[in-house]
Amino acid sequence: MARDVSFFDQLGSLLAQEREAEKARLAALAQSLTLHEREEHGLSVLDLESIEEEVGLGGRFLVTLGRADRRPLPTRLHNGDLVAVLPRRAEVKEPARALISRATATRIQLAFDRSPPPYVHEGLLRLDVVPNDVTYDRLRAGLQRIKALDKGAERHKREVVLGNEPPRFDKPREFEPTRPLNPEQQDATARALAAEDFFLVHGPPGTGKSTVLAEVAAQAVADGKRLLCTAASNAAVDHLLDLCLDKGLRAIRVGHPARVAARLQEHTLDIVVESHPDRAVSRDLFDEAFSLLGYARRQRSQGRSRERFANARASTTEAKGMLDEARALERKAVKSVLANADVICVTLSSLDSGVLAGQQFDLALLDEATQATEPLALLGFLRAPRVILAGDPQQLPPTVLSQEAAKAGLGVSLFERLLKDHGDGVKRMLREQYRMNARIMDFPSREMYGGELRAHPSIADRTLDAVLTPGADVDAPPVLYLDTAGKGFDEEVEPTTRSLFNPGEAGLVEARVRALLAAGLAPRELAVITPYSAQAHQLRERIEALSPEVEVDTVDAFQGREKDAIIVSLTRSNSEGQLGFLTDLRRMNVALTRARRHLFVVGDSATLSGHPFYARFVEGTQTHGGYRSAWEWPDAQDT
Ligand SMILES: Nc1ncnc2c1ncn2[C@@H]1O[C@H](COP(=O)(O)OP(=O)(O)OP(=O)(O)O)[C@@H](O)[C@H]1O
Repeated sequence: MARDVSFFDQLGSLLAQEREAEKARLAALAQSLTLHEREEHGLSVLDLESIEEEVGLGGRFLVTLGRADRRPLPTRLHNGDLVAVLPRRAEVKEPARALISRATATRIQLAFDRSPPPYVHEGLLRLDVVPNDVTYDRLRAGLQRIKALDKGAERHKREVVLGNEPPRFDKPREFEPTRPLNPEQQDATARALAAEDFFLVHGPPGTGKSTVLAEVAAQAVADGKRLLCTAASNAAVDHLLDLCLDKGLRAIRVGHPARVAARLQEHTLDIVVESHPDRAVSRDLFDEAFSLLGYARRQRSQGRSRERFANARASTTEAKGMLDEARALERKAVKSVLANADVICVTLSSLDSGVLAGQQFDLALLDEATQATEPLALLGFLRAPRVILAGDPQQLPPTVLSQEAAKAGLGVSLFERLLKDHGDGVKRMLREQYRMNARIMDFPSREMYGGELRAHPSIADRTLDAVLTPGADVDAPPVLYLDTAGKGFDEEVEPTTRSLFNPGEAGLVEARVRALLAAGLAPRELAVITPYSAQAHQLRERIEALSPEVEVDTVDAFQGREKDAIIVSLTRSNSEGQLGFLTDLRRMNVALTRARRHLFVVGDSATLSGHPFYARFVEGTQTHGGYRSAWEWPDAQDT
């Protein structure tokens, strides 16, 4: 499909639509809520005061807030959130803005780019979460940059992205893998290494998409290439960092340490820079500068006198000079740490946050690419001539709030669009999976992957029995469907969120968790997932009491994860056969492909079976001895 550069403007207007949708959602919530309700919904925090002030990396002003009585704070604010900082009771015309740089149970640390206004140090404060325009601005700027690529190789890149010119490939060369790969993985790695523009690795669940990316990284670095590892989420970037470290590569994670998994924090730029000699000198300079600024403030506030003002002015000038010098040293330290790394790992949205300005790479790896919106993924294309995208278009797409923007194209990832524009020749699908018992794999394979998945013999027959207490008496074939039809377990609507829950089903799930744990299943090898956040909430309350180690989450949050046993609570049960977003089969595909040994699905076949996918699922369990009715299910008696 031929496109001209106005395509990037269209994407820009979809982004604007999405930003409006996000603002409207926050505004609607804010309007309908009192200040205290805002606090309950995590939109405000009240009654805070300044406890501590210091200077962080980049000379940012860090102010730690807490409550006078040290009461725990509502914990819903997150690092990286943008907040407006206001006096608790007075109005101000232009409230100061800051980013949350650390949030603990009792304290919130704010990072101000400029010296904060006096009211921040002086009385009770309130924080309001504000929609963060920074990411949108970066995405829009990225689109403009890619649109402007108009010469030679850069123009070619733009035309490839637009689908107007085919991507080029070098001749695949032989390489010695760092670990045994199956033939599809070997081929995917070779083609990724030979790609001169981009290549797509299609990795259905458990097929070794990460294994391929890790191999590409190791081979590319061995070839002297400088590598960018990126993805939309912090968790995915952490995963890439793990893979690189496993291969012995020198990798640095750029991003706020508080957003990085604890075990990986020592690899963050901020922490590594701390031990650089230039940073030690800059720290001393910052300390000195800030004590001088404090001295100047005291001089000014201790009454009017020419001498005091002169002192204050001189100290301020001296402090500013020191701050400049400190920042320059710090930049030098940062540059040297980055230059020493083979691989930089960073989220797509933080790529343009400053430290990496102007940095180019030889190759970029973009993981979970089918979960990134196209404008976000394009930021990766601006940093490297070659990009390898890994993902699975049969799993969940990017999250987009505006239905119209999603329909008009923002809901389609760059991975999917490139595949559509350039055809199957630009991708390799991995088919052998190393996660699921063959029975668990069969249904999603047939429904979503044209029946092409294979279970590696080492895992094809693994069952739950093997990890339970020997002799434990529990009914646990690889796939078990528990049908609640006719039990009257109707779904209900949670009024504030409009999300659904189903108490009857939750009771069955709780009983099942109890039975599996009693049979000796390790709690960390069991997870309960459901499409609906209200049901997840209900289930979490019940199951936390049994064992806090059993994870309970929405299907969306569990993408990319796996456990020996997974319980799926489908929740929907109504006389109209309404299935809502259960009809998005990509969500169901994720739900049905998380279990290694035992998949337990509970739902109402009377509601579900109007949809052919669910009808076939239920029928399949009947054919293979995995169907049970709640009428004869022993655990149902407990509920
Ligand atoms: N060729 C192989 N031989 C043996 N085991 C393999 C091979 N490739 C991958 N595995 C194993 O399969 C498991 C899944 O691999 P990996 O994590 O790379 O999959 P993935 O496709 O990234 O998974 P996800 O669906 O979570 O994205 C890992 O334990 C990995 O070690």
